Amino acid sequence: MISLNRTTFLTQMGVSGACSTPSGTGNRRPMALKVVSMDSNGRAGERSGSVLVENSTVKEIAKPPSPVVEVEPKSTAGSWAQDAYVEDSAAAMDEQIMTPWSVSVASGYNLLRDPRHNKGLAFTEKERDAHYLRGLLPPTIVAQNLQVKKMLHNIRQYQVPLQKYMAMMDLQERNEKLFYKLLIDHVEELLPVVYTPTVGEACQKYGSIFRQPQGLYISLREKGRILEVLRNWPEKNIQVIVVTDGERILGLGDLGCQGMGIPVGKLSLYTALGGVRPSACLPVTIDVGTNNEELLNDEFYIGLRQKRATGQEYAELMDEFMTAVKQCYGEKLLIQFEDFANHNAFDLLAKYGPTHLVFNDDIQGTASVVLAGLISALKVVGGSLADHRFLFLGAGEAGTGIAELIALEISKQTNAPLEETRKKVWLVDSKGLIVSSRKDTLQHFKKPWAHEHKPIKKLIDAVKEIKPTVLIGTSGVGRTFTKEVVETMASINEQPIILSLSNPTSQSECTAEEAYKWSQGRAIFASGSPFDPVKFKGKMFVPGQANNAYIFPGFGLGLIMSGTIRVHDDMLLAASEALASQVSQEDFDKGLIYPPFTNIRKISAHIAASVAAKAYELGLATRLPQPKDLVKYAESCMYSPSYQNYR
Ligand SMILES: NC(=O)C1=CN([C@@H]2O[C@H](COP(=O)(O)OP(=O)(O)OC[C@H]3O[C@@H](n4cnc5c(N)ncnc54)[C@H](OP(=O)(O)O)[C@@H]3O)[C@@H](O)[C@H]2O)C=CC1
Ligand SMILES: CC(=O)C(=O)O
Ligand SMILES: [Mg+2]
Repeated sequence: MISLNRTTFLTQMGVSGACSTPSGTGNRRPMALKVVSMDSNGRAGERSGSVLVENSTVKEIAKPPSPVVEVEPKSTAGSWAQDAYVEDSAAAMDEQIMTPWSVSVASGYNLLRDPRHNKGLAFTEKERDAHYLRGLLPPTIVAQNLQVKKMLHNIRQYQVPLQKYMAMMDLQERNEKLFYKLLIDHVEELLPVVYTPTVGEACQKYGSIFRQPQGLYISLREKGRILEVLRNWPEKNIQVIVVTDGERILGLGDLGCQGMGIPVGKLSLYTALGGVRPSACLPVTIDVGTNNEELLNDEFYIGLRQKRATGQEYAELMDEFMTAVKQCYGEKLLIQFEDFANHNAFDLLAKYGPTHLVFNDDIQGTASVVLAGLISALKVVGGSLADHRFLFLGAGEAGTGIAELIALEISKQTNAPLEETRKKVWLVDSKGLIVSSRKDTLQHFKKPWAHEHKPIKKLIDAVKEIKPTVLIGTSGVGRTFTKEVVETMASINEQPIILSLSNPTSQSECTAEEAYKWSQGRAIFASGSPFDPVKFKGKMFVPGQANNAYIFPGFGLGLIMSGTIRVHDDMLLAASEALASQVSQEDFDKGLIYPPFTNIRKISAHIAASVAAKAYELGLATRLPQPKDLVKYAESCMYSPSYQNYR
């Protein structure tokens, strides 16, 4: 059995990075690296990755390498996903002892400073001896659950949400498993801390609170060198990238480089909610400048101090990035676009959809989550989707993305052409109702929604005219669903469906309290950012959270675990159905149209399974053979935040 220092091993192998490059490779050639680690019984587990080897002959370092845990069913193609998950998967946890690999075997002071392997006071006596920790820790040994209890207690002491956010980020940088255990075990309480609404404020103040880089910053200065920059990231087996250029951060506008909080937050949800390993997640911010004068004049601003690059300069940087990440991490890398302004978002999705595994969360993830909410709301109000009329305030990424998926679903259900089913959906933008007389001046993504109608300027007039059964806010502008708007909705419908999707809370089109009060408790309401339950006329109403966080973690897991190479609209529909199927009668009784986040990992496993099943059906999955039970397989793939024992 071998016990080797990984640094030495890599040096001997001549490995300088994980990316293959078209230029300057000399005698290098891409090859598969097997890093072998042993479990307590001396069995070897292996991880695969694509690395560069210069002038070297590859030696097998252990054979035969039998996997630590067998994940059923065994696959040949696409087995990298299985390998990558195996070490942290729940199934691997029982009684398994592993070596805490870092660049070298982490020990002593460095082990305590390594967030991936640090356990703080949870190190056992044996581990303290074996890993040179004696004296570096006080004598007490604390179980992980007690550590969770203590951290939660500490976080609850903070009154200011941003302080809670910073405490969570500190924990993530100190003890990754504890961070995820805490987040998973208390997801309802902590989601608003690491995600919307607090992440919005964190982005606004990111320069002031910046402590440690949590992702990759790729600015115009790195143009021509993006592949090199990617090599600086310590992890090599990346499976999902969330990337933003910071131009439309939630409903807060252009926050430039400080938008990094969004990819960081979204990826912590990939792990906590979807079970994707943290080391497989890479947050990226593309910095092409900002048009936010306040930030440009802020001495703590962390980005390039220039106006946004546009046109060819922007396109070339994005293209270099997209080419480099695929070259580095392969065809099955999932790239999630997040919070791009709509003048880039639609084009990027259209441009890279055919060549990359790309997904725009604001357009597609939001569409899928809202369709799920509507499917379950129909169980309360009755009728089919085709029986309803939909009116949106906001005709950007979220609005038109949702509109299109609703029209697609109606088209599938009724066999009516999409051009016809789109007529059930109306949108209002900052200039008023989108109608045919405006067609020549509309952005391309609005044109399909320019129906025949006289021009209408105000939302309230559009509500009175269109008489929608469903009103959806995707404007990014707070308090635009006025008392008159909600009352009119309630006068038209026995149970109006009102979704205020804009984030963060300050931008919500109306509050939960306003929706229930102004509709006399008849509205079916959900919002993008969470609201507390509301007591109205002696009855308790629990508002749901219509947020793409329900979809993207499970959706991404489904793509990754099946080795899917392209996203298809039918996968979004499958995800919506899967999410809607998880709403129980108990949830409906509380007025909810989404299941609680407490069960999110189970929900994500169902979404992942449905997405993967659709991918297999469409011939887009490469992990063969298809696992028999996809839900079980999804669960077995999920990262576990429980500590492992160290030899
Ligand atoms: N809950 C969730 O899961 C999600 C929520 N969102 C939220 O949705 C909001 C919008 O996001 P997104 O669609 O990407 O943004 P976009 O910028 O793409 O679209 C915003 C739309 O709102 C319109 N608008 C702006 N001001 C007004 C106004 N006063 N009256 C009427 N319409 C107005 C804009 O009009 P015009 O085109 O004329 O400029 C535009 O059509 C954000 O707050 C975001 O946080 C987004 C994704 C997911
Ligand atoms: C939730 C989300 O993706 C947004 O508000 O942009
Ligand atoms: Mg977003």
